[in-house]
Amino acid sequence: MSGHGTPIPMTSRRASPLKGEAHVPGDKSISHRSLILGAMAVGETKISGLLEGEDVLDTAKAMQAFGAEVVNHGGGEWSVFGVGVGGFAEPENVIDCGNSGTGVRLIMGAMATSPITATFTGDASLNKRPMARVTDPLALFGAQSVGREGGRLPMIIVGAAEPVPVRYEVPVPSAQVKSAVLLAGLNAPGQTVVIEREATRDHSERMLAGFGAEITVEDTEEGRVITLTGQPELKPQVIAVPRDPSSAAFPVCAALITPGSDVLVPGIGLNPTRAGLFYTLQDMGADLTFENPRTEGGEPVADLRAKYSPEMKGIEVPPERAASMIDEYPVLSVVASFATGTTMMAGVKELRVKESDRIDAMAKGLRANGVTVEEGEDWWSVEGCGPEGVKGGGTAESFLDHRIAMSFMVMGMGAQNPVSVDDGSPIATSFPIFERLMGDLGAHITRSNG
Ligand SMILES: O=C(O)C1=C[C@@H](OP(=O)(O)O)[C@@H](O)[C@H](O)C1
Ligand SMILES: C=C(OP(=O)(O)O)C(=O)O
Repeated sequence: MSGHGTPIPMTSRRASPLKGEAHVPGDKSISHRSLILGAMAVGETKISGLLEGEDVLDTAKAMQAFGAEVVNHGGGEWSVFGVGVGGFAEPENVIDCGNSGTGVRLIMGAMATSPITATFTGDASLNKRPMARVTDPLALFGAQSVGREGGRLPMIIVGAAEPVPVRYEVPVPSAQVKSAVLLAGLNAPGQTVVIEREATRDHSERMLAGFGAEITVEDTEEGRVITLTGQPELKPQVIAVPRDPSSAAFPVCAALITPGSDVLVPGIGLNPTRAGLFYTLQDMGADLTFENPRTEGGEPVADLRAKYSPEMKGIEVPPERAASMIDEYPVLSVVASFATGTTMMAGVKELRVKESDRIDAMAKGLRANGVTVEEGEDWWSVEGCGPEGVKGGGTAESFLDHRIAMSFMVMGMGAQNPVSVDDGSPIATSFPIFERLMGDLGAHITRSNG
């Protein structure tokens, strides 16, 4: 759980050329889902390459609180002994999901159609985030919820004793909402249908099929229509978690803005619902290539090679690409500062309800480091300073948001002057080896301010 400890100020100074291989940890979205679906299967699910970041560890603890046995064998190898769909026990204590929106929203969905009650809380960041987007559809199944004003945590969910299946069109582009409804649908008799207008990450659909659920996905005029048949017996799986494209974004972007760099980031999951950043960087003129493309565990995977790219140009990022790179806008805005011309990022209202208001947090930090940013409710733009033109020298607030902290550490690697963040502790939620991994490539990150 971040945000409960002492803040860790961090500073990143102009890096030596970044060279070598960056083995980033397992995918966060797939790690959460492996634990939750493992807990809902009957028998032992074996997971390798699990992300051992705080967000996922909180989900592992939660699954134990709901009655599954979760065993850490060491070295990223885990087992989950599941209790079956509908088999969750009532937790004896409050479920603390720390900093994790994915954790809390998916777990609420997974328990909402069982006759048990659970209380959820999180850190200061998570307790500000909107939960009605999940509790509204869960109410249609028959679950009840009471939370703080505005649908905020802490919150009690009383699961439906006699759940009914639902048909639900997701009103915001959110894989967490879609997944919460699908997980709730698992224990409702009959067919639950979820419709999404804009495609979001589809790990839940792929993994539900892998665990043996009856699930179909159709592209129609209404959007993507996902139909799940409730009350299956989920079969335990052997899961190799691919490496996280959202974590790969940091060494990749760092290499693009640091003179002389050439970095290989092997084995990155390139599910098309996740890979938008890499196509955007290529559109900007980045020297970024996909080597050795292959399929691993049902997901497309490749090795990413990123080299220093002083020729990058600002672009208009296609708004329809937003969902496939939603967590990558903070670090994209850093790269945009090193490009020539303006980068426009529109259709990104969801950035305002992440671990922080990411438009506001990045705009403040970029301005403190000499970059011009304009913003509106659902868009922002960054004025590029050119490859050698970013001043740096400022301190950014990270607002309990790992992606904000890591983005400014990347900025310091290419800027004229060091860049600091007030608190790098949230980095441990998703990328606990970030400092060591970047240091091994040639970055100079220190735990001090200025
Ligand atoms: O389903 C998931 O694993 C996630 C979905 C996205 O959130 P939203 O569903 O709020 O868009 C993303 O930002 C988050 O990091 C992980
Ligand atoms: C938005 C994120 O995570 P979550 O919603 O799970 O807190 C993220 O990791 O960038």
